[in-house]
Amino acid sequence: MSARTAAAEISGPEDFARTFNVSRETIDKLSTYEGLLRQWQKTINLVAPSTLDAVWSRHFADSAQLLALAPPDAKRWLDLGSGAGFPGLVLAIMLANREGAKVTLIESDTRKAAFLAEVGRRTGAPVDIRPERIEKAATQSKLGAVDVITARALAPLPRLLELAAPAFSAQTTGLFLKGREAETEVDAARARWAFEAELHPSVSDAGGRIVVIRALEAKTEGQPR
Ligand SMILES: C[S@@+](CC[C@H](N)C(=O)[O-])C[C@H]1O[C@@H](n2cnc3c(N)ncnc32)[C@H](O)[C@@H]1O
Repeated sequence: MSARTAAAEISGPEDFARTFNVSRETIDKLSTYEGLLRQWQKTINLVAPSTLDAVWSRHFADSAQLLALAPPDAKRWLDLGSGAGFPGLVLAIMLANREGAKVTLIESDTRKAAFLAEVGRRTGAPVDIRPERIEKAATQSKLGAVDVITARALAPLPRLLELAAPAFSAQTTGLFLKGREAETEVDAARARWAFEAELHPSVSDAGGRIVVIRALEAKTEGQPR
């Protein structure tokens, strides 16, 4: 089964392991993550309660599908507005055995950042958690070069590119989980930004799209829109 299989079939760890071809060790770490999510959700609103019955598809598979769209040797990852860790923390767990891999998670809500730190500690995921505003933390001077920038449910694409741009270099790929309006958002973003874009269907959200962005540059006055 390939990673492009409909995630509606991913109802638990066994389906996830088959779909994404991950080890028992990775499944055990994701199960630890699921347990902590359910425990902490009793006191903090980490995810929409209606999605708790479908954690493996709505959150884990939704996040995991990005790995296949990233450069195969990507090591330095940055996730913006991580919330309860989607997609960044799932990706970090999946990248645990990639030499030198590190996922920086930026989340300004300190309670959510504490949750991310606890999952990171319990799973040994290669994460660097920044409980800060993206505007302050996500720059090349603070983070160094970044291979991949990810985000889900943070902002419409024009605003998302504004937040991501200070960390983008010519080598960076953006992987953004978007809904049905993805194409409209891409068109709107072209007013201010020059970039290459690909849209891929989401495996976990019927009608959802993954927007892949490369070669991001701000347009200057007088450039065609
Ligand atoms: C709608 S939630 C999405 C969380 C997660 N990405 C997901 O899809 O489940 C957006 C998250 O981004 C965080 N956030 C929003 N604006 C931010 C900013 N400027 N800097 C850092 N975090 C921010 C919020 O605290 C929130 O946890």
